[in-house]
Amino acid sequence: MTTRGMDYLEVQGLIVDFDGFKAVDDVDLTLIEGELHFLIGPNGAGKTTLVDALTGLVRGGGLARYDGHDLLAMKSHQIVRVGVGRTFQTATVFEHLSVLQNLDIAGGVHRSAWRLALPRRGVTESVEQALDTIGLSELRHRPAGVLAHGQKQWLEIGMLLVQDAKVMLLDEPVAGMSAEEREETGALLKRIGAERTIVVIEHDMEFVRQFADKVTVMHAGKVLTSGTVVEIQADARVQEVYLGRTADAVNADPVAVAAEAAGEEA
Ligand SMILES: Nc1ncnc2c1ncn2[C@@H]1O[C@H](COP(=O)(O)OP(=O)(O)OP(=O)(O)O)[C@@H](O)[C@H]1O
Repeated sequence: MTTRGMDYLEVQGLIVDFDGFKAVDDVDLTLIEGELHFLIGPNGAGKTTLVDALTGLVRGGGLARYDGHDLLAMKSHQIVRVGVGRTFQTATVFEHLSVLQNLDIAGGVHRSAWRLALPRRGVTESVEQALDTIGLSELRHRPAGVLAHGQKQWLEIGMLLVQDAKVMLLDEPVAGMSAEEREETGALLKRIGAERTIVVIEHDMEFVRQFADKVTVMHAGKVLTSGTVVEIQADARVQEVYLGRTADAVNADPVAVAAEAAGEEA
């Protein structure tokens, strides 16, 4: 296990400006190791754009520092190499390659060009460990394309594990999953999150309630509020942004209202 000296990702005054439209507008965030941090907010709040900025997919202004690196000044592949990885709303595994091959390719980010060219013998320890952690050991030789939806998401998380990502930014990992797959994913994130910084963008409020240590609510590019699920539930502004109700209109549970807004059973 490597120690990188710093166990949090600090974001200060982050701005993403699309031709004058600020999709992310002066966001401050401190993301701490060992804390399962959820990012929620209505559609268009800027959640994915924030993650895009932290992973070099869009240009951001301000500061995003991890382990002494200024992520905003780096290219995507450099960001992966310092230990910051992400998943996308749609799984991006290589469908025609096996589970094992997908993991092996992901592990390649830390191999030099000449070592990449050498024939690979056996399965590395990190790949074996990742297979075990994501529960796909038995399916290692299957093409990723035939995996169930949930298993593809787990494979993506496994790819981040073999990349040795210490910061994982996951964009709606349980979308489309069965109740059982959600449970397993939550347990997986708790397991691997103890020694990592994990941020989950999520609309599934039941999942948030069950697994979040900390929740940040975004609205119109800004952080509306941050806290535990209980604290978020006590904040009437959250309810306001989800349904446009006034803060003191009803003494309702904002997280339940958010679930309702997302079309779920609260
Ligand atoms: N490349 C782009 N150019 C211009 N506007 C963009 C671009 N990407 C995103 N946006 C806009 O930025 C805003 C934030 O989008 P973003 O996808 O980050 O929201 P989100 O909170 O992730 O929403 P959702 O929950 O629907 O995924 C939206 O208004 C979106 O239309």
